[in-house]
Amino acid sequence: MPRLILVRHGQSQWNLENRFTGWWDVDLTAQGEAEARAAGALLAAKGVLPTVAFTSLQTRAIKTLHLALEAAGRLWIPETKDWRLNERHYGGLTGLDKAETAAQHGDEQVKIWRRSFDIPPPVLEPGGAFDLAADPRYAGIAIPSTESLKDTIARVLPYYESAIAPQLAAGETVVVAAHGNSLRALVKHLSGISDADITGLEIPTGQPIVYELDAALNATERYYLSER
Ligand SMILES: O=C(O)[C@H](O)COP(=O)(O)O
Repeated sequence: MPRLILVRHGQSQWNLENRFTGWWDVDLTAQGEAEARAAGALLAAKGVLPTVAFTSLQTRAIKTLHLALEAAGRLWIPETKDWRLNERHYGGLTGLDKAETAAQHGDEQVKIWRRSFDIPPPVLEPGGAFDLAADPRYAGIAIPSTESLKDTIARVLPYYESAIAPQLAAGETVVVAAHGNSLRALVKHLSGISDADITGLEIPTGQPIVYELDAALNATERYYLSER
């Protein structure tokens, strides 16, 4: 039966610095690299070996995938990168310190920006330090100016259905290395979690989550591989 492995990237430099990141392309820390290697070693140890891989256009997810696949002896499998698996765009909060923003706007407001289902953060004004319009990886893509989780789901799920689900239906063991909120979108869909309850689901860095799926790609089980 098909298996889907979800891995959030290892600790990034801005996870460490507690800054809103979104689409900004920060690298892994040494700890993040170690988490990615450990995720791959766990896949190998448990014999859960991916045959097809998907990731975002962001360095922290791509490197996590590569370090994990290397540790699992699977660097050779086919891999697809797509912007639809990017982190939720953090709009005008990009680059700000999460604690300083909470001190300025209040914990409640920051919680709404971070975890509400459909209220997006303020937009990123064009032309600033975090404007990605000139980034060649996004040529031809309508880069969002901000995204709620609902907006993120609206681009992750069609991509899952059109690109990832067919691989699963063909019997592949698929690994998706992505981000807290793009993975939250997939977990919400696969586990049938409500709009209200998804806000309470946190996805840790570098911990493979395995979905066992039936032939119709309905989830029969979801578990952290470290707990098996
Ligand atoms: O984009 C970010 O800052 C993080 O990757 C996820 O942030 P969050 O926990 O605030 O959703």
